[in-house]
Order: sequence, then structure tokens, then C-alpha cells
Amino acid sequence: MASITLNALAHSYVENPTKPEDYAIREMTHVWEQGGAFALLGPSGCGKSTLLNIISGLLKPSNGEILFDGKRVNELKPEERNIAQVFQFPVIYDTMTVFDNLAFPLRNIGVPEHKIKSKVHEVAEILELSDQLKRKAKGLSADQKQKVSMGRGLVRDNVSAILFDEPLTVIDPQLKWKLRRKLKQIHEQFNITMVYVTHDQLEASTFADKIAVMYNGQIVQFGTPRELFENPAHTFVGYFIGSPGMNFFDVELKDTLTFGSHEIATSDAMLTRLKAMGASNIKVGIRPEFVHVWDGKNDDAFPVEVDFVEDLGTYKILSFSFNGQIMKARLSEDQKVPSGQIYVSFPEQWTKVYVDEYLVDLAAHAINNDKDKDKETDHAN
Ligand SMILES: Nc1ncnc2c1ncn2[C@@H]1O[C@H](COP(=O)(O)OP(=O)(O)OP(=O)(O)O)[C@@H](O)[C@H]1O
Repeated sequence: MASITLNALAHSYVENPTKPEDYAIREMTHVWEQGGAFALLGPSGCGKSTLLNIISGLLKPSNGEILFDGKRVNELKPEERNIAQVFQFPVIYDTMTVFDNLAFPLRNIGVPEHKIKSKVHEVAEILELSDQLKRKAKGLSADQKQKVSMGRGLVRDNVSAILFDEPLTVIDPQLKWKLRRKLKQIHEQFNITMVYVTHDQLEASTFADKIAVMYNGQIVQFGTPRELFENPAHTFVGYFIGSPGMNFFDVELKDTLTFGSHEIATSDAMLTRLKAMGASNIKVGIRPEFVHVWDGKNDDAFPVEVDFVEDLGTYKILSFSFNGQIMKARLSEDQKVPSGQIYVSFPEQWTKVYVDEYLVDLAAHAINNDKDKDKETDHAN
């Protein structure tokens, strides 16, 4: 087991990178703590595989360091890093038996045959492969093959971490949840640091305790599934997490925040902060789940026009036009289906403000200010 630290890490596939867009990984410092179950979540092309390959040693980063338990491993070859990697497509030897496939990494490093036998049986038991050990791998189903791939990582005692790169891509949907549960169980049993790469928010949140959301070569937020949902640190997180994603609209900072002729309720502390920042490019975000749809007329709410209502079985998604922009609200099953002009409001607690796409987090700002004050007091003493 190991903690994995990325220290001022950056990577470009371009020979002489000059601008941020030249980098597949933009400079980042990040820690995956020892023994955690993590997900790296982001859309295609955001840099997930590049980052995994750098950690496992298949790719040398252009800048920065990778540390396992605080020790630099940049110069170590993949086989010296004790990292197991499970890819989208199972990497196994079709002509070998399941037993021999699982034994392969141990035979490679000269482990005695009696130890191999007990380890292979132990891992096969956990993966529910015991009755397949004598079979040739060729005849296995895709999910069984992927389990063998995982098993090849788990047989080694000295594995520091297991990296999963979209491991369920080739698995039938009805078997996915089974394998996901297996992975979770393996994590609990082995207490190994696991990093699970995916573009699927459901896979990420069912597997991981903490998710790193990646966008344009950067980790824009690292938090629990709940934190990502309730307090997206970047507009991309709001948009990417949730179904449908967060509503965003551009607002202007005057005496208050305005959207067209509408005033958007926000605290005085927020207005003071935005003015102090000299903020322009301001967006307000609210999740469809938190938009309040009133049953009747309400003078304190915004009049909006219903566009259409989508019935998704246990809930409905209401699309409405507010100041010419289409937004969404989630209605529960028993809520009245509205039409025509209706009234909606945005509870202040769930109305988030973003400047240049990043959340203006007053709570974090207050903590940092307190820390700065403590430092000043320390210096004064
Ligand atoms: N070998 C390569 N040479 C040049 N550019 C590359 C190479 N591999 C990846 N890239 C580029 O680096 C960026 C990040 O790619 P990467 O494969 O790491 O993203 P990803 O998030 O894993 O995407 P996907 O889910 O599609 O695999 C992309 O713009 C991609 O085109």
C-alpha cells in the first residue's frame, strides 16, 4: 500500500510546449492517500489515461515528480513500481489456464510453487473463480476475463496500488453492478490504494469515497460524491455531475446580482466579496433538484414559461424558459405537472456563484482569512 503524490506534475505530448493548451496534464499537485478508494472522473480526452500511465511508469512526465509514500519514483521502471494496472480490455493469455494466468506474475519473480498455489487459490476464492481455475482463459466470458486481469494484480503481496482504466467498458450492463460490488469488496478486504478511472459518474460514485473530477488536463475538484453534488467547485463539475446537470446563467453585478430585469437573491457578504474581487464574468448556478416550483402564483418567485415536461418514471424533468434561457427543475412523482406560466424560486442556500468558472466559496475564504490572521498574530508575538 502506498500514498501517491503528484508534485507540480505536468505533461505535454508536444515537443516545445508554449501555451496551456499544449499540455495534456496542466501543472497539478495532488495526493491520493494510502488505502483510499478513489475515482478519476472526466470526459474523453481530459487526460485521465495520460495521468494513469504517468503513475504506473508507462509514460515519463515532462515536468514534476511522482512520489510513492514520499519517495520519488520518476526514475523507476513500471515493473519496479509495484503498481497493478487493469485496462479496458482484459490482458490475459488465452491459451493458458485461469490458474496459470493468475500464477504468471508470481512465477515471473520466482515465488516458490507451493506459495503460488495458496495465493492463487486465495485470490480465486475472493473473485469467485475457484471452479474456473483449470479452464483455458479463452472460453471465459468478458467479465470473468476481467476478473482474471484483476486477480493478476491482487496475487502480488507487494502491490502499492491498483489502477483501473475504465475496467467495465466491455462488460454487459447487467453484470457491471456485480463487478463493481466485487471491486468495492476487494478494496475493503485488501486495503489497497485504488484509483478507478471512468467517464461515468455512477461508476465513480458507487466505487469511490472521493472523486477527482478532471477537465482540460486539470483536477478541478477532489471531493466526496455529495460534495461534488452540493458544492461544485467549478462550473464543469456542476454540469458534468447530476442528471441533468446544474443550471447556469450569466449575471451582472450592480447593487445586487441581476439576470435581465430580475434580481437574484444573494447575501451581502457575497456582494461585498464580488465587489472586492472586481468580478466580471459571473455565473449563478442552481441544480434542477433545488429549483422550487410553486403550485400557484407567488409574488416573491419568478414568473417563467413551461417549455416541456419529460416523464422519467419516478421523477419528471420540467424545462422552463427564464429570461429567454431554458432551465430545468426536477419534479417528484407526486408533484403537479404544470403548464403555461408558472412560478419558480431559487433558495439562497443552493444558489452558487461562480467567477471565471470557479465557485466563490465564502466559507473557505473565511477559513483562509482566519489562518492569515493567526499567522499575523504569530508574527506579532
Ligand atoms: N500518444 C499521444 N500523442 C499525442 N497526443 C496524445 C497521446 N495520447 C493522448 N493524447 C492527447 O492528450 C489528451 C489527453 O488524452 P487522454 O487519452 O489522456 O485522455 P482520456 O481522458 O484518457 O480520454 P479517453 O477517455 O478518450 O481515453 C488528448 O487531447 C489526446 O488527444
